Amino acid sequence: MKTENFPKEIRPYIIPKQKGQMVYRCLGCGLEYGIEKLLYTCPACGQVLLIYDSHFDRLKDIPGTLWQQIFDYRKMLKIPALKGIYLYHEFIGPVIPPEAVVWLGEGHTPVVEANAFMQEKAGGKFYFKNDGQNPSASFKDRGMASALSYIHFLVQSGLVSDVLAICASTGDTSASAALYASYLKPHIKSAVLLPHKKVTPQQLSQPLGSGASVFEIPGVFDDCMKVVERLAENYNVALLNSKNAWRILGQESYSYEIAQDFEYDMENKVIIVPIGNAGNITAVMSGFLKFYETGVINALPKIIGVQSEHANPVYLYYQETDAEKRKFVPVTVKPSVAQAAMIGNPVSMPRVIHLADLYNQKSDRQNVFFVEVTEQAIMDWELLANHNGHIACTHGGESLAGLVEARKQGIIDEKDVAIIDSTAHALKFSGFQEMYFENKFPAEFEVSPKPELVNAPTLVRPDDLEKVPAPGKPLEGEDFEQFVRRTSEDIANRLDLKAISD
Ligand SMILES: N[C@@H](CCOP(=O)(O)O)C(=O)O
Repeated sequence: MKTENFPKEIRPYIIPKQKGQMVYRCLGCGLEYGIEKLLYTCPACGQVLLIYDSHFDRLKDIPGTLWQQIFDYRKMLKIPALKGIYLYHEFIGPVIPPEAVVWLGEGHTPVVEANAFMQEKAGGKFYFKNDGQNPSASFKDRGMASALSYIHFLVQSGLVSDVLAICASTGDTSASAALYASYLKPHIKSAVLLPHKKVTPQQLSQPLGSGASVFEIPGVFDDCMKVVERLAENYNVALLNSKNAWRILGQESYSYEIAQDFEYDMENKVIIVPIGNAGNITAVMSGFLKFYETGVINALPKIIGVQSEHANPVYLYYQETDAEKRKFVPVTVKPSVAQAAMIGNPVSMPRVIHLADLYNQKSDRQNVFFVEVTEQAIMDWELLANHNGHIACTHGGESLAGLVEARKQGIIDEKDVAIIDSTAHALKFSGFQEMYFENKFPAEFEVSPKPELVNAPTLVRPDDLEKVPAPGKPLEGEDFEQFVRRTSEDIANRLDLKAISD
């Protein structure tokens, strides 16, 4: 829709203006720093940062109901910069001018209601938000769109040139970083560090295909992350992991979209997210808090973070009920089908602690919970979901297993409606499905297949057929006719089909 056709009261707001004053704020000592250059940790105390708009309160001058209309009308615009996460420009990056925004199709992923069978199995109404339907097939694109739009802005402003963007990854971040960086060639190049053989072949193919420099190193993600942090401290590179607070801002869009998808009614809603490096749950809490403070939503939804037993440092931290006695201890991870979350020392842990406290305070009750699930449950729930019309990845399976666990523990009420995060596309992790179907999981995964979920292709080649087609060698005439007839009879037999009688 053209701007002149919007209602009069919306027109002044429909195209966002470059406004606000964004600063990095240290979660440790509270010092603030300007955003003219990239910072990842506080130069004074070394703690992680978050980015705040010092003029955020100006957003409260607009009533929440008007914000709702602004966002809903904005969805009708055909301006690329506002088609993705920057639909919520004022809440994500108000200082970024629309001409710096990089939009590759990310955001506004579908929210799909589970069918009746799945809802009965999982004990109530729930939806998947399919973040695997982002351009690089994971939620990381939300954060990358924000981080790369900011770097693009610095390039356009002449503050930086020839950026080398770098990240450590379990597969999704690297795919996304390489994709967005390649769009901004030649100003930005990318290099990604992956734990050798701990990334699926599909994920490995993504940064390779985008032309990034790909380095595989021994160990697990946590080892790669340390190397990347060292590189960022000592060389002129742009770190693209969620330690970079611009990533968090972009990932807040997940919360904004859920609010909009449910017409801003967040009463009795539960958001379930898997936790790896903990940037995602940080962003989800932060996003809902901002919408709540400005009256865009009427309540703060319950948030449940899920971890596998094989990579559970956040869950273990919150097992101590006395907040004073809690002490974060990194864990040594074990092989996990939720491989993207196989992280023992999440960089955003201080942000989670800070925001979970704030979230509970603003909710006037405990409203952030953490559960852990088995590897077996992750696989079983992922496959059951996908047998019922979904495209959940193993992390989507982890979220669903978390929903069931949370219901069992009474964290979720009967009237609650859950929205669960399927962070990536199922196809990225099809190797785990194959291992399940072929019963080939090494013992340390602790997964054995349930016969009712196993599937395998059947080769149909009737014994009595003398000739069959082959690539480049088609059959013709009677041979072809016989091939089609016998093969279809064989399939009809196997499927127990009854012939149509006329
Ligand atoms: N799961 C991640 C690990 C890195 O997370 P990030 O959000 O800090 O970049 C991945 O896909 O690499």
